[in-house]
Amino acid sequence: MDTEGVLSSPSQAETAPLKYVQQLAISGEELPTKYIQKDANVNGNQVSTDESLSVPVIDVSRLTTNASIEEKEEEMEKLKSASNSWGMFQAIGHGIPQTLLDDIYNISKQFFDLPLEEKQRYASSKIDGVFDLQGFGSDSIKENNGDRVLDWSDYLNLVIAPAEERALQYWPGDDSPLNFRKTLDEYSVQTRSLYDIIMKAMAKSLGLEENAFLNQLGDQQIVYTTFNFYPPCPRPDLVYGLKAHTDGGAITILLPDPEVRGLQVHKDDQWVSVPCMPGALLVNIGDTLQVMSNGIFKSPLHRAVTNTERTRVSLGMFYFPHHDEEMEPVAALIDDSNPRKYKKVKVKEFLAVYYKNYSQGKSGYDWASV
Ligand SMILES: O=C(O)CCC(=O)C(=O)O
Ligand SMILES: [Fe+2]
Repeated sequence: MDTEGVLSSPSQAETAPLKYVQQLAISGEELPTKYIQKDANVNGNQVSTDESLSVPVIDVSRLTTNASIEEKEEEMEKLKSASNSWGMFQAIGHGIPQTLLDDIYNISKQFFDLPLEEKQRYASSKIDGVFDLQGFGSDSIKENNGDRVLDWSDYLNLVIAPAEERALQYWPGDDSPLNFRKTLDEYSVQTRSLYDIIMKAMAKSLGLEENAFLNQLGDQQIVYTTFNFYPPCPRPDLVYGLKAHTDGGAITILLPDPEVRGLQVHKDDQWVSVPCMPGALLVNIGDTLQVMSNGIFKSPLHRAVTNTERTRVSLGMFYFPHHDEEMEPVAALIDDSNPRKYKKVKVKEFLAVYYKNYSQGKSGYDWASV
């Protein structure tokens, strides 16, 4: 791909002051080389054009006690198949009111619309431990980003649970954006219930006791949220919003932008674009659940691409076992014909490897294979 004319020279890029992506997008200045993918062709022919290849849709209302036995069994079978083949599905019938989805989406947008000086009050700074990613930030602002190709996005990362782990200095108050904390609290309570329903149904779909995964995840699970902000980008063909990665937790519940596409998932050696489905929540399996399910459920590579016209916002809720726990395949899934695929690992060690690999688009679970 011809990149002439859009690249600033390396010397310029090296001396340029660090900037949030939003600033770069607004200034209209030359695209710094640090954002350019070596394997360009981001939106090119690797992306499937097969319209029948579409992320499965699961109706969560059919998994709950109100549904008939037949409905439940049918939906659970779909859930198992989606989790095994795609590692991702659109959840409808989830019971979270549309008004709450609208509110949390709007406060996400409002946060990124605040003047930079205000957002910088929550700028991430280095904290020791596994939670060193809290606060408002951007790839380019991080220290020691080395040779890594940078993502075209700014973010706000917050630990939500356990409550004592919240670093409130990174939380915007309730005055700006209006009701920020109140809305995030309400949304995290409702998504937590949805998480429980899905984790139980997933265990049951494999013939396990419904708490088989939740018990192993422990009662001190970490809930972590990321607000992603992807401004328009001058060269979507060369720049990713978020480079290919797998998520690390059990599952991720993502509220994708209801109007602007951008998420792609890797399936059968191709990238498949995930359509906007207003009102649905996207559920993505992470490395932890791939390990716990002994590889039956897949943690798929996925990425966010950019576009020249419209800003895109998404919000992910990630559920991790506490870093003092250990993780391994659920014992009932292992027998002579289904040998153990992953060894037992300390979550703390797993996370250290996961974050190191994340930036390179590698998945974290490979190292834990038996
Ligand atoms: O913005 C998206 O659609 C994807 C976000 C994502 O994959 C993540 O935050 O881990
Ligand atoms: Fe992700």
